[in-house]
Amino acid sequence: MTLLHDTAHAKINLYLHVTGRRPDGYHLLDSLAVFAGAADEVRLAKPSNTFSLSIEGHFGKGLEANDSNLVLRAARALQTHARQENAYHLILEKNLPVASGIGGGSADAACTLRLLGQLWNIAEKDLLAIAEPLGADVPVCVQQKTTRMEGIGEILTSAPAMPDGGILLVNPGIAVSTPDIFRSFAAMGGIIERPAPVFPARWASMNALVDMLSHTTNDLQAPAIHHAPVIGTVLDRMNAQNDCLMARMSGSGATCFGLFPTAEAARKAEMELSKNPLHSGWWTWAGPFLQN
Ligand SMILES: C[C@](O)(CO)[C@H](O)COP(=O)(O)OP(=O)(O)OC[C@H]1O[C@@H](n2ccc(N)nc2=O)[C@H](O)[C@@H]1O
Ligand SMILES: Nc1ncnc2c1ncn2[C@@H]1O[C@H](COP(=O)(O)OP(=O)(O)OP(=O)(O)O)[C@@H](O)[C@H]1O
Repeated sequence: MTLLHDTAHAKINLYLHVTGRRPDGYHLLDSLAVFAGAADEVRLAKPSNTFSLSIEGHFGKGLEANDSNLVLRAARALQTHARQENAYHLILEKNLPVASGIGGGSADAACTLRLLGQLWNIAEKDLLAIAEPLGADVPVCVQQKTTRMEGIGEILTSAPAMPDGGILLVNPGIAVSTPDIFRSFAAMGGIIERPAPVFPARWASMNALVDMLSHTTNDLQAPAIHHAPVIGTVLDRMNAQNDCLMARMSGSGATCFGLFPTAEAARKAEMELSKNPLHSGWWTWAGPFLQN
């Protein structure tokens, strides 16, 4: 039995500039976040006395269905806010790799907020306020649209929709800790002063988007490669694929993305890459962007 369900799409940081640091240690960011078709799913299964969770899916094995799970944390936070006595059994289908820079846990939490928000008639601005303390990536995942993220991730401005094209995601099968990467970022030189990227009203083509991105970086990429050199190998392999317009790491890693002129070209590159037996433990996904 499923009462309601929704998809929690992978968030990809096309660029990520660290622009400052708050007194509490959190870093200020400027990032263009987009969403891909790859997704987890959250299902509201049936009414229950208290919120409970079961986890299915390929990447569910390494994840505990206990109080630390962001799905339960989100559900309970919204239940308190909405002063609701009703609770549900939730099912998480975990298809996205865990601790991989594509916001999986954040997307699951945001998806849970959307589902319960729909049921309890909660406005999006309230969902965003509840999302913020759950994690820096949770607010952007509530809206699940192409967005410029600033502050520590809570200042959201809509960005032009993605042009037609394709994206390939590759994770080399290693989990990366976000706080560790931010710490290494500081140790490896820290903040670079530079002008903020300016977005056009729309990107005429994937090449126009790639041209803008060529003037940006993911500041966490070098620290992440320092922790896990295989990320450098993933980027090399991605760059070697036909039609790959650019390759870069997302978030704090280790997932990397490649941009392609079409979803078909991204799928072809995925097939090529997967032929190599050395890549057998790598997770891949290819297809279109999630459009606004
Ligand atoms: C790197 C990004 O994925 C970019 O979208 C996000 O900023 C990370 O978002 P997240 O995983 O939801 O992060 P949180 O769970 O809030 O924070 C994990 C840890 O990462 C560090 N952190 C996170 C976000 C941020 N803006 N500055 C930070 O310094 C902090 O040490 C924090 O304790
Ligand atoms: N539903 C969930 N899915 C994934 N991780 C979860 C979940 N709930 C709690 N966690 C914990 O959150 C941590 C971060 O996992 P997540 O997959 O969100 O990382 P990430 O992809 O690097 O996210 P981001 O890009 O937001 O930094 C993991 O160490 C995991 O134990």
